[in-house]
Amino acid sequence: MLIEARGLSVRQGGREVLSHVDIQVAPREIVTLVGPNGSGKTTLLRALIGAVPPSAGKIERKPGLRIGYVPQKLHVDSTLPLTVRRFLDLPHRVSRAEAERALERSGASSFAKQQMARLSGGQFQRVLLARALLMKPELLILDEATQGLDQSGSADFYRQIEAVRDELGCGVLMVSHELHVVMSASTRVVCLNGHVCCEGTPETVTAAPAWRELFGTGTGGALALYRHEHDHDHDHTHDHDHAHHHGTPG
Ligand SMILES: Nc1ncnc2c1ncn2[C@@H]1O[C@H](COP(=O)(O)OP(=O)(O)OP(=O)(O)O)[C@@H](O)[C@H]1O
Repeated sequence: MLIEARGLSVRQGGREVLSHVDIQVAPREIVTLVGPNGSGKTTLLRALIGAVPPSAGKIERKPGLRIGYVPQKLHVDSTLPLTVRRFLDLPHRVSRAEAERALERSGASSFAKQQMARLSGGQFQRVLLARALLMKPELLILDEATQGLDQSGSADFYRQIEAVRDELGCGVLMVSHELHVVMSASTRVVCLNGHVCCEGTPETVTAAPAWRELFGTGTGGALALYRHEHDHDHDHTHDHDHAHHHGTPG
C-alpha cells in the first residue's frame, strides 16, 4: 500500500466536510475520485498530501513516499517570459536529462521551447504533469487535471497517465468529472459525498443505488456506450452486486 486513510474526518470553516473516509491506493492502481461539487474531493487530496490536518482518523504513508501533485489549475503571469523548459527549473533547477525525460513521458517534448503563456489547455496540463514527474513519484495525484479540455483532449491526457503508470509503476489518485472517459481508465472508482458512498470497479459503482441517487443513470449509460464501442466482449454475464456501500447516501 502506498497510502491509506482510515476513519478520516476533516473540518473546514467549522463544518465537517469529510466524515470517516477510508481510502487506499496501491502501486499501479488508478483510483478515481468522483462526487458532486462540494463533496470534499479536493479536501481529501489535500489531507492525503498533508496540506490540511484531519480532525479524526489516521493517514499512513509508505515511509519516504514520493508524491507528484498536478493541481486543478495554476496561474502563470502571461506577461512573464517563461519557456516550458525554464518553468521546469522552478523552484529548483533540474538537469537537462531529467527535464527531457519528464517532458517525453508527459508528451510535452515538442513544445519545450514555447512560452508558457502561449500553451493550449491540454499542453499546459502536460507541462504540469512533467513537473510532477520530476519528483519521480511513487504516487501521482491529479485534481481535475482535464478541466477545460474537450472530450478527445481529456481522453488523450488519461491515456498519457496510463502510459506513465505503466512505465513508472506508480499509483494514481485523481479527481474527475468526466465520468465515462475517466472510468474507462480507472481500476477503481470511489464515489464521495462527504463520506464514501460506494466504491469498486467502474461497472459495480455505476450499478450501485448510491451512485444512481447522485448521478442518475445517464453516466452509467455513457459508460456502457463507451465500453460497447471499445471493448468487443459483448457478453452480459456481469454480476452487478459487488459494490460495497459505506453508510447511506445523502
Ligand atoms: N479552507 C476552507 N475553509 C472553509 N470551507 C472550506 C475550505 N475548503 C473547502 N471548504 C468547504 O468544504 C466543502 C468541500 O470542498 P471541496 O473543495 O473539497 O469539494 P470538491 O468536491 O473538491 O468540490 P468541486 O467539485 O466543486 O471542486 C465545500 O463546502 C467547501 O466550501
